[in-house]
Amino acid sequence: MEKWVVVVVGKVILEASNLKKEIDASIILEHVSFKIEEHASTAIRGSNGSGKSTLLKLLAGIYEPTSGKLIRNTNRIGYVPEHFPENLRFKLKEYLVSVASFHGISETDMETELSEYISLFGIEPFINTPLKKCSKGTKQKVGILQAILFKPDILLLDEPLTGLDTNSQQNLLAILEKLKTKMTIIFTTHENLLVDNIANQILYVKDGRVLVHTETKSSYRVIKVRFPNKAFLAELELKEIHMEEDLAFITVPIDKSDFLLKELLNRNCSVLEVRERI
Ligand SMILES: Nc1ncnc2c1ncn2[C@@H]1O[C@H](COP(=O)(O)OP(=O)(O)OP(=O)(O)O)[C@@H](O)[C@H]1O
Repeated sequence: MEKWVVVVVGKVILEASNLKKEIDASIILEHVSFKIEEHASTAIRGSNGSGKSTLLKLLAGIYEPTSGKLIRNTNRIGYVPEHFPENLRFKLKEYLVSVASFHGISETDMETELSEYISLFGIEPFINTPLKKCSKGTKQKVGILQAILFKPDILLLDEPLTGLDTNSQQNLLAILEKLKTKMTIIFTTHENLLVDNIANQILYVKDGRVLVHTETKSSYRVIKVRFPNKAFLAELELKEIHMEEDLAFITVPIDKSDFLLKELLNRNCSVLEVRERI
């Protein structure tokens, strides 16, 4: 009997082929190739100076590649820099209205939407505050807001959580979780919090190269455990378990894995490995 395997692949929204970027005759990035599918929220990770922000600026079109090809299957791209410009003389709402008008959106057209976003971002108390006097967290939210006002297909964020307190980080995280259903979000970060909650895949940048380009986040963990006797494994009513002599490989939903690990340890099992299921 013939067997068919149907592979559903999302629309590719960004494709980099052998990108190279030199600045002042130094090679910052080279041999960079990857594809990003629509709605695949992507974290760009790597140590300081590895080239993350440079890669983001290439994707944004702020930098041109020295060589290689970058295909953007949309021209609606919003970019949020790491630092909000310091010397803007506008008040908060005034600034957003002027950005909208720059994109050809009239104040009346965007009034409802802007009010909704202002409320979602929790920045009503500051709408008439000069931006210079706003906190870093508020400015960060304004930075994101100015980028999403014109409904981009791709939102690029450089270190969006840096410098924010825990509360503001949680607020921003909740906002990004909502936005990721509407657009493809690509961000550089050093924060696990953001990667764990938002990213579907990760680009690792090391020494100017993208090393591992995708890592699908799994909602299951595989626990490899050595057990002293089989009886209690039956008690735990595990659905996905594979045994090899005195070893068991147990697959559990991530939200149940901590509870299971505790149970296994209480029963004197040796936990040898815990990994995400690919
Ligand atoms: N405009 C520039 N002129 C000269 N060198 C630059 C420029 N922009 C970036 N670089 C160099 O390129 C390298 C990568 O910088 P980039 O800012 O992309 O790193 P990063 O991974 O974002 O770092 P961090 O985590 O510290 O923000 C660094 O060595 C940096 O000094």
